[in-house]
Amino acid sequence: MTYIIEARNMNKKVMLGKGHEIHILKDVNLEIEEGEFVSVMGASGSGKTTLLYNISGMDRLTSGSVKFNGREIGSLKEEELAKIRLKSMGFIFHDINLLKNLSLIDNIMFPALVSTEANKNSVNHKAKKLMKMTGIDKLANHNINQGSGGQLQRAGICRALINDPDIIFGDEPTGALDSKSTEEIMSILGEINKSGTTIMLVTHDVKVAAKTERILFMVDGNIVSHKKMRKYDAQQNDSREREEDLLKWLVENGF
Ligand SMILES: Nc1ncnc2c1ncn2[C@@H]1O[C@H](COP(=O)(O)OP(=O)(O)OP(=O)(O)O)[C@@H](O)[C@H]1O
Repeated sequence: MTYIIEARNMNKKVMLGKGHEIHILKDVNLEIEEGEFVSVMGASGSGKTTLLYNISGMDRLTSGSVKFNGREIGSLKEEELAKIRLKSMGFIFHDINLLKNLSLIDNIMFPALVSTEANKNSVNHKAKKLMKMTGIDKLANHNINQGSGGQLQRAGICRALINDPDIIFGDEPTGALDSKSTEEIMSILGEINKSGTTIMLVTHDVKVAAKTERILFMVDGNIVSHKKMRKYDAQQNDSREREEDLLKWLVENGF
């Protein structure tokens, strides 16, 4: 078994004013296998986003260890870490964060063009391919205020994929979308995962988590439980059963 993420005794504390410290992650251990599709659930304030930020090197732990592809990220200089985040990790957020003065395709190409000696033509070709795969190829030269939330999130996914990351991290990637767009985005993420990319999402949405294959449940800075499910396959038509099964498990866990 090969782990893309191996995290041990993760602790995150922050100081809030004089002498008032909050302990957000409490000795959290987590492994994620290469190719897994994992989601993180838990009540608001349980530490889901903090977990994602610390695993992806967007934030630094107070103590503990996170290995990404076998490399300890806590000991890396900021510059090296930024390079890993840019080349080997993709990020999708609920507020998408596209740049206003660039067209959709330029937004998608941006992480590839800043990363290296990349050839602009081949990046452009790849961006078009990704836009086709996510069904937004006709919007390439559109401004970002000309796209719907679902279309912009597809562009966000293309941008996350432009450097062929090993893992995609999503913080409520469907949080601002209606249920139809949520279904479509999850189906795209499912296909990306099937092609080998590991995915880790933070979500409050049972319909989203039910399409992943392992759900982590957080309470007060700890992962208290994991639920394994079969990899989702839209052909099986069993979304309803998966959601009910997950909901039952969440209720048993006090959600
Ligand atoms: N930089 C910070 N300074 C102070 N408190 C913080 C900081 N980051 C997180 N917290 C607190 O830590 C706790 C966990 O936050 P986090 O955002 O990780 O939770 P969450 O489970 O993702 O919540 P939500 O579902 O509401 O997004 C919360 O009580 C939050 O207020």
